[in-house]
Amino acid sequence: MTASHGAMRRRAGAARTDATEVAPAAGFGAAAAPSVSPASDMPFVLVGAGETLVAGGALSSVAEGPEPLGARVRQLLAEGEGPDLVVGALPFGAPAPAHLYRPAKLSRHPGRGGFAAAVPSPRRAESVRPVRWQVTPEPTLAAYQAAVAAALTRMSQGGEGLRKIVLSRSLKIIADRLIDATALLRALAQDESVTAFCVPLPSTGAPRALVGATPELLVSRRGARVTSHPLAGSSRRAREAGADHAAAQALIGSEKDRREHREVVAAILDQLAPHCTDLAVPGEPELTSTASMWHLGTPITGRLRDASLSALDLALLLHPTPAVCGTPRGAAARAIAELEGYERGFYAGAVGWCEASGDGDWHVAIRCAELSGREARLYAGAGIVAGSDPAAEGEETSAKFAALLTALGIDENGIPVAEDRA
Ligand SMILES: C=C(O[C@H]1C=CC=C(C(=O)O)[C@@H]1O)C(=O)O
Repeated sequence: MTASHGAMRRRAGAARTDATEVAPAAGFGAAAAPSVSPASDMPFVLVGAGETLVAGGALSSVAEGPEPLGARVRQLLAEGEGPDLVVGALPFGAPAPAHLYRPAKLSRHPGRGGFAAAVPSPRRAESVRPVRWQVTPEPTLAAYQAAVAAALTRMSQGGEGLRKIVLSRSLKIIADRLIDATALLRALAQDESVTAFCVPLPSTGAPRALVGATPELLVSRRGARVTSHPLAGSSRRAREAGADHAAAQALIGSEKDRREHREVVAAILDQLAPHCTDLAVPGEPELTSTASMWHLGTPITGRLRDASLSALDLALLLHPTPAVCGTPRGAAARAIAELEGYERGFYAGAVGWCEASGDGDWHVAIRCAELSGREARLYAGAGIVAGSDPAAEGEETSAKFAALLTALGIDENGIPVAEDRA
């Protein structure tokens, strides 16, 4: 690689200067795995139903520039050496730049079974696990509920035609020891209904990584076949079977949740229709579940008219869907910026990969945390439509935090939870 490769630039902060110098990430195939894997040592990992993808090191990042992101990625993949794909994350929205790079090493393993081989257990993890945790809601639950009420007022006033606004809140977590990114990823990957992910993030300070377990597929492309599996409409699962069944039935029968869900399906169909033939979508949403949540989901399939549209092009077309933003998109994004009062960064963006062939997978970056040393920032959001109740939406975000908190071994107050609950 030379300076003449206009589309390439070294990954920010990467001390490595050439592909041959990129060592296997510590804790991932290295002979002596450390007891704790800080965010800095993590490769890009996706553990999904179809396969486990592990991409270590970074050869070159997609350059910033005036050309569309898809074109810059194509240029990067046409030049130089290395695996024929980019991996990384798309932010929720501007002004944050996308974080896409060509890894130095790639291994793919069928199903989730490859996870153990690709990502060995850190040794002595138990002995170094944090014991004290401080959890601070930012904003407070009360402030979040007030923001939901304000969103409802905006929608009822009919301004900008707003029909849906997805509002999130965050938890700031500080542990007394380094938070082990490998252990967190491993715990999250145990839920077979989600795609667990770890994306090392660029940083000018302490190393950072986005770690999560998303149930939502933004878009996947294999040849001409396109699939998407939007989710919207949620309910906390119950431990007792009868109550769990009742929660699911209440969700599928909820007019408010079906309306919230329809906004997402309609937006995705609108975006895909000009680019696809054979678009197929069930008339009714389906119940889908993770270990902790029920959701309404709709599988959508189609065939690409134009084979030059890559999985990344499709992700950029669809993102942000009303599952994380709202409708109309522009007005909802403005309302979110005003009512949430913080930058989402990569939360509610997308994580995934795209090959030079155009095939790839992009997952909605929800149920995730940004890790950095002893700190984590968790995010959870809920779709607000007419008829939403601020207290219920606050409880829904608590339910959505449960996946990450349980994997960390704590509750929303930072109290360690018993092993059988963790
Ligand atoms: C925005 C989130 O969830 C989205 C995905 C599924 C269901 C959702 C809901 O019911 O509100 C959200 O649209 C999140 O988990 O932070």
